Amino acid sequence: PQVMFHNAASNVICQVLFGTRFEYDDDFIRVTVRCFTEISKITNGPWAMLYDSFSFIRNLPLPFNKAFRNVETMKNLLICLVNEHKKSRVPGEPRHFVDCYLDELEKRSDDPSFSEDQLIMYALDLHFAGTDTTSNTLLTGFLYLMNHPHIQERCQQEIDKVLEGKNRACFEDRHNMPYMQAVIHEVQRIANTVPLSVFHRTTKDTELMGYSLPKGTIIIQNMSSVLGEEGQWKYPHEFNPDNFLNDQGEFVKPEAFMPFSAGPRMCLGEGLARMELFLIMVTLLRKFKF
Ligand code: HEM
Repeated sequence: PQVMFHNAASNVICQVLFGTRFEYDDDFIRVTVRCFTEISKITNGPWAMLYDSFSFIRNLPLPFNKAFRNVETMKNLLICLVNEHKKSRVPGEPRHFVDCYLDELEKRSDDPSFSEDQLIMYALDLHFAGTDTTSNTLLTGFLYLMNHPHIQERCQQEIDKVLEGKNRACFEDRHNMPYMQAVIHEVQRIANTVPLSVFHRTTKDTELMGYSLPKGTIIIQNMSSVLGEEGQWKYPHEFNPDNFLNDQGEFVKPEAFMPFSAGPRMCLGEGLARMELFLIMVTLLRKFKF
């Protein structure tokens, strides 16, 4: 199901960026998903670490070059798509992210941080950030539910009760589904989809809990630690939705739940991702037993 989940997550972002979804055999989505999966594997693997650490190997024909080639392929696809959208665009009447950006670009012709090259990079960045993360979380979620059939059944009972007589689930339904909410959060805790978050760097000399961090220090957040920290979780080392339920069976979110990181640069797509996880998981569990 990896490709299926990637297709679904990718299409949601396409709707935001371009106001379009693509059939799953469309070249755009097939190439996109392939490129993103490969880029992700390379950037999270040892080759990226070597690339970052030893600048003298950067020009050698080593596997990390494939990631750069894939970025070029994606950029070319996006340039074609943006040019296509320009033909039907009505200035001042934006239909999606690309139109909004082009409107803004016209207003800020003297601002060098706005350009069509930036637009392509934003589209690429948002598309990439929103595809692999959500998809891999779903994949992990269903893997755990298949291995914990009693938890899967309890989700299905709650879904059937809350959605009785309704055609489809909506995001508001989550307020009546404490168990499902707990399961989705537990899936995110266990999946730990972005284990080292995104690297940061101090922009000035900084003092943190008695440690001094000079300007320019690379900061790597250890999400695996916080999401599995003993003392923060009732069951830190097992898949157990009780981590998010109180004695009354109500949903509670411990402070240590931060798969989207924290602070001003925390995940921009948190709201969208949470909506996707809920709607996709509930809809599939309502129809199928895994
Ligand atoms: C389960 C799904 C997701 C997880 C676990 C996740 C996690 C994260 C994490 C840990 C960061 C790093 C935050 C930091 O630098 O401190 C991040 C950044 C980001 N995410 Fe997500 N993300 C998810 C889905 C999405 C989606 C659907 C989008 C689509 C819009 C998205 C867009 C972004 C962007 C643009 C950033 C960079 C924000 C910035 O640097 O200001 N993410 N995400």
